Amino acid sequence: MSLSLILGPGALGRLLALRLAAARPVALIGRRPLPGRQTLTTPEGERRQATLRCWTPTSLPAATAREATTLHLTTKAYAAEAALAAVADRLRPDTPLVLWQNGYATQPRLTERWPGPVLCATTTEGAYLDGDHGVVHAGHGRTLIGDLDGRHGSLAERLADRLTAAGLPATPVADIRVRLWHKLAVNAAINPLVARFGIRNGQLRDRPFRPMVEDIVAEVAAVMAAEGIPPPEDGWAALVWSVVSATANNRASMLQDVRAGRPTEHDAILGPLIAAGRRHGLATPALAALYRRLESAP
Ligand SMILES: NC(=O)C1=CN([C@@H]2O[C@H](COP(=O)(O)OP(=O)(O)OC[C@H]3O[C@@H](n4cnc5c(N)ncnc54)[C@H](OP(=O)(O)O)[C@@H]3O)[C@@H](O)[C@H]2O)C=CC1
Ligand SMILES: CC(C)(CO)C(=O)C(=O)O
Repeated sequence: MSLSLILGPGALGRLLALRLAAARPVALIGRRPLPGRQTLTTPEGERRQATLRCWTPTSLPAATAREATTLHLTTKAYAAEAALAAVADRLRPDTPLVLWQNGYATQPRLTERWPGPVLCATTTEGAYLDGDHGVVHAGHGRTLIGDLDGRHGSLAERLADRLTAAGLPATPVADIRVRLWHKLAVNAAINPLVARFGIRNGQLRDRPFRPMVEDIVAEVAAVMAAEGIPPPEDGWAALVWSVVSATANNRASMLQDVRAGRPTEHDAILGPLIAAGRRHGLATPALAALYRRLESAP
């Protein structure tokens, strides 16, 4: 029987664990011990309980790690590589990884370094933690899954089928790099500004924020064109404003991180755009100013 390891038992990790556990063995690996009895609250308000095996990187038995047929890496982007390094010595080198981070930092680096298959997933599912004992699946979304090398299409198909059967509709895609950059563009235009000004997403439509979004979208569009990322059908501005409207009442994840005094994922979201701008000789002053501000945030 296959075993899925979930490394990073936060909101997304526990959502995956509790959904997948209905059909297959799943174990959670976190920095601190967690209660095995976990509750999933579904978007429809149903409460489902499951007992999961929970390990820390030091307590994870080598035999369990070797049994793993998939490792889902569900930490924040800035923690992903260190988290994997803490268990990598016990995994089989051909264990498939699924990377769930926002941005585009972990994905190219681990694709290059990890000897086994590396899949990347991007999702619009929404989840938040309910203390140490559970997770709330706040809203249904969709997941896209694929690999940057284009060599693991059938594995992406199998994983997408498994996620879909577990109640997390997923589609295998051949252009996950483009999909990740599209999500990154949206996150770059929304998250740093709402985090800086402490506003809900919808307030970006109003002054004084609207021109700030427009400046960022212009920089993002230039970088994407230079990087060869095809624009969305109706253009970058339309994509960003449609997400702003669809999530108008949201307090974006970066705003929540800033308010909770946690590190933000700015490096994984703004960093690749600024680096690509530099490579192509494009100035990105609005993106760089937001990056500097988040970098120096307490
Ligand atoms: N939540 C959501 O709805 C969505 C999240 N995402 C993306 O998914 C990723 C995860 O987000 P989310 O689940 O919300 O984040 P959380 O902060 O809720 O979860 C991250 C988890 O990783 C754990 N962790 C950190 N370092 C390590 C380590 N070295 N070893 C093991 N575990 C570790 C944290 O533990 P500790 O509690 O000890 O800090 C925490 O449990 C992010 O990139 C996010 O952008 C994307 C779409 C939706
Ligand atoms: C799309 C957006 C900005 C929705 O809030 C998001 O992905 C986030 O909060 O990180």
